[in-house]
Amino acid sequence: MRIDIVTIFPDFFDVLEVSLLGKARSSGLLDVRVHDLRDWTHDRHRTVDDTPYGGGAGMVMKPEPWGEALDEIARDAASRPTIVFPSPAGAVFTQATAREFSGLEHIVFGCGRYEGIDERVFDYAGTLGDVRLVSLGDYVLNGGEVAVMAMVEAAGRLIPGVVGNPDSLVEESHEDGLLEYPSFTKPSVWREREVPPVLLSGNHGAVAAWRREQQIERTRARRPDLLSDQEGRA
Ligand SMILES: Nc1ccc2ncsc2c1
Repeated sequence: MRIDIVTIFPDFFDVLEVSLLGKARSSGLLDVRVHDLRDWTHDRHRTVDDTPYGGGAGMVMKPEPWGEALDEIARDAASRPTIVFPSPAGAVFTQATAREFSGLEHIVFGCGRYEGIDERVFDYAGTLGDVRLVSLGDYVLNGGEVAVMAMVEAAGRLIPGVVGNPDSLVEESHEDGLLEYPSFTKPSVWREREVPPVLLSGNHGAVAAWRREQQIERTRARRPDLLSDQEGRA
């Protein structure tokens, strides 16, 4: 998978050089290219924003640098990319979205700042790729960079070969529509707290049943909305 990230804070993504995603990049599983939007400005101050038409507080990102950046990236692409803009006004990113993204050939992430990007950029981007406005949840950040980092990690770790043991991806929260069961390791007693005896029983059937019940109990308590989704599928 190729990932292009367009941002006015390219250094923000230096962290993608380390840990699992760093290894995936050096092994060629992941090709991540970070671009400074200001490289597509032509004035002395490398201006990327201006005041909003219609008035209002804050600044809006100018369309021209975005148009030139997306043109250059799309021109260099081997296939029609998916172009993702994090936005509080977007569709919610879920584990299903992460799995969908992990199967794509090429994703271009556009990180907005200020009050957002001139709306015409999303329309123009549609001539170059499949555009998706995506939200991490019902809260607002100062820009798209944190959201892109989360999405790159969530999707990148699902690419075959990135995580050492693919079995560890199966029993995770949200993979089966429920929250994951609790995990324990040695010692069997820690500060007077015991590991649930069923986990020490060696009875794999009983362990599986207990874990499933824990998933349902936790989901009912913390995310009843997920349970109704499950019932809706029943
Ligand atoms: N451009 C921008 C600004 C705020 C924000 N919050 C969540 S995603 C996002 C994207």
